[in-house]
Amino acid sequence: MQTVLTTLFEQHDLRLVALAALVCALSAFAGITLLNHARRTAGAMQRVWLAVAAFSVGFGIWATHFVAMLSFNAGMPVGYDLPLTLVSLGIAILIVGGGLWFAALGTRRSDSVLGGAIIGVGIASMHYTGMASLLIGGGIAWASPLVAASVLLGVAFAGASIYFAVNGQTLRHRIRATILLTLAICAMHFTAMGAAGLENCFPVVSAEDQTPQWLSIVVALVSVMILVFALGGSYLDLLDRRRTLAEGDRMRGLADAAVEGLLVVRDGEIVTANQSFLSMVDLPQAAVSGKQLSEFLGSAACSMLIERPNMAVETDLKSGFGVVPAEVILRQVDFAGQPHHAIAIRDLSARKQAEQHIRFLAHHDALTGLPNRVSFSRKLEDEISHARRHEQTFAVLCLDLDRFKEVNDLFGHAAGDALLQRVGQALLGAIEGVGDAARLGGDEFAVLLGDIGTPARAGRIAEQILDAFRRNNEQSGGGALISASVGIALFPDNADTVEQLMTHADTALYRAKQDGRGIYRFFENAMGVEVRDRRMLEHDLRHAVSRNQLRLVYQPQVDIQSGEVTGFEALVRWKHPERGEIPPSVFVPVAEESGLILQIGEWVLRAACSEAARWKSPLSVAVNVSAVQVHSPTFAQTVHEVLISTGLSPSRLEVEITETALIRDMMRAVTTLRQIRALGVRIAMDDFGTGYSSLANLRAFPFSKIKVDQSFIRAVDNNDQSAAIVRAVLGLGSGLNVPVVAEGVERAEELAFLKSEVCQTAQGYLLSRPEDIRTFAAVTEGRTKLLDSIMPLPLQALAS
Ligand SMILES: Nc1nc2c(ncn2[C@@H]2O[C@@H]3COP(=O)(O)O[C@H]4[C@@H](O)[C@H](n5cnc6c(=O)[nH]c(N)nc65)O[C@@H]4COP(=O)(O)O[C@H]3[C@H]2O)c(=O)[nH]1
Repeated sequence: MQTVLTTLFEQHDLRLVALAALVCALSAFAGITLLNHARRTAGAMQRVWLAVAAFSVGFGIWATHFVAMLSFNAGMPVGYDLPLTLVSLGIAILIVGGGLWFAALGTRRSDSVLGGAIIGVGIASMHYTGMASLLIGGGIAWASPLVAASVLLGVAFAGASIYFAVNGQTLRHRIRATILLTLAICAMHFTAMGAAGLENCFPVVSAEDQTPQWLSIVVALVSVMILVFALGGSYLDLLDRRRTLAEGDRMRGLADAAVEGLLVVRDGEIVTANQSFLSMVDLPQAAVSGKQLSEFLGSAACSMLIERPNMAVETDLKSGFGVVPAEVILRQVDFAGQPHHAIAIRDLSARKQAEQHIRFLAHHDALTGLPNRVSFSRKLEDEISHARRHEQTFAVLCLDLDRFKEVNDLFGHAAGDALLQRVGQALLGAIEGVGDAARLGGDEFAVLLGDIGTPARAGRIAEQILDAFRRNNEQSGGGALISASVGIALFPDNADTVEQLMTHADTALYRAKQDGRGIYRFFENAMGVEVRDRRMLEHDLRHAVSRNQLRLVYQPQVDIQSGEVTGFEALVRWKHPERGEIPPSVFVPVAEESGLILQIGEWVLRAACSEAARWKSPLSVAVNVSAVQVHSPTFAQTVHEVLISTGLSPSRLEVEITETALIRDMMRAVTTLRQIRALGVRIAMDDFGTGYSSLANLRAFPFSKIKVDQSFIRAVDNNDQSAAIVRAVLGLGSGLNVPVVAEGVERAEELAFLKSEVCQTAQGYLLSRPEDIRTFAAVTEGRTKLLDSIMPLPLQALAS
């Protein structure tokens, strides 16, 4: 060290040393800047910029060496061997170029150090080749330790310099790298000069030739060239920075616009994050940058991401809000010229919630939240295996709300939905701890009662459920109509499969409904037969029209005061080939449920009209029309077409509808009725008084006739309540100027009462049963108007 300092301060012109250092620093700065620029380019351009950087540093080392040599006082005149001097320049450029190339293209951090070390070797090689070009006599005595130290210093400082140059982008990094490269060149040079012993040397050139003119000129030119390189490098750097800034802004804008969270990570450490990620974790950028990725995603997920780049990994993201389910994907990217990991994070909360909801909906009923039919069947399957293993008895209850359809029609779907929800709650409350409930669809519910022990227990629980509904009705002020029928099937007594248990419970439910509603029934084998019967009936009914099994009978309607027949009501009859006569009260509901009523109803209408059209006497004919027909959009058209094709005057046709036809969809029904009325057809309200809102219905549509239901006529002469109702209806009829017909008159006393109350028309077994129209030929052919000419008995009653 002493020797080096002594050589430096005593044998050198320090002003020229400073100049050498300046030239050196400029070339180092230019080289580092150009190296960085080359790293941001690729292909041929990268090679061009690396060559320019190699020239800059190579010339810089060379010029520094020779300016420093000019400042050196060797104590004798020295000259330079031109070819060897040029070789030293070539060596500097080539080896430095190699080092820069290695550092620029290397992917590991150590590559930059190694590249720098190669440059250090280049500096030393240039120096010792340059020293070999000295024209002096004798041999330079080299102090080996100092020679080694000079090489080591060059290699170490250059290695450190290139490490900082490559692994940092800030100006500070570049200045640090420039200083270190300058130090590498200067320290190497002056240590090597300290190692050179010139004691045994003697001059071989004259004093006039010792400072060659050409060397000064070349050094000056090289310095200018380096200055140009440095300025050019700085300019390029400025351009790079502007572009990087603009690109950075653009990228940040893009990244912030992304819905997904985006992170740039290096060696497991977060470099930057976009706005979406910051919102996800509820942290500011400053609190995220510099943090380990594993703090947010956990170590296991981080390792998995590294192992499986480009593949989505589902994990939990720890955030300020707690744990967020997330899908994460990692990609290798080049960020600011460095290999980094880009990590995209998608918040799966909404998707998970939706999936959960879908899973819930797949197994539950959306309205009541109860399990649906699918999950009930599954539960039933499990229960069957369980009960088999443990030899237990369990029960399946099927529930159906009574008159739910009417509630829905009368009060609207929202009220229907609210009712179903209340039923669900009441049901859950009633079976809490003893069973599982489900909604099978519509107004059908089911309950599974596991291990009931004895069937009687299932009956008690069914009673509890019905009780709960009754209580619920009382609490809601009687406005609601929750009453249900319950059917019960038992495992293993009644069935041992899911399908059979459900079918049997449903059959028992059907029986409960038939037996009066609001009650429960256990399945009995005979019930199964009934259901099969009903299905057979429906099947046979399909062919009834085409096989001519239907016919019409006619029941006369008689003017009570005059005894004259005013018209006939047509009533359908079905003669089953095996079962014989089947009453309409049995097959009409089956036809309505299956939709067959449309076909049957049209047949009835056509048959009645063509029959009436043949009568000489212009009597009216009344035809019953079902609610299903009234709601058919083509019904009015059918009536029109039948009237035209049969030639019956519309004024002779009377259509009888019950209140249920109005309830389901009042608007549509009224529209159809208006169209029919517009044809000139009369419309009668049948079974008046049996519905929920007979009066309201009267207001909704101007009926041509009111038919008081036979339940009020029954014993009207000795039942005060019936008498009051019939009087009221008659009063209503006369007030509205609408004629009233009394149906089901069976006894002479009933007829006498009606006559005394001035009821216009009567119909009933007392006057005549529904018969084949030929029975009434004398009337229809106009030979008589009076029924007593054919049936003498009733007229006695009229006369009384
Ligand atoms: N106990 C008793 N009953 C009497 C008396 N007088 C008449 N009846 C019966 O009462 C029913 C009157 O018809 P509805 O009220 O329209 O009630 C009808 C009607 O709703 C329906 N129906 C009958 N024919 C048709 C049809 O062609 N189309 C449609 N849609 N329904 C029909 O079937 C129901 C029953 O019809 P039917 O069995 O023919 O029963 C008929 C008739 O035979 C009486 O003095 N005492």
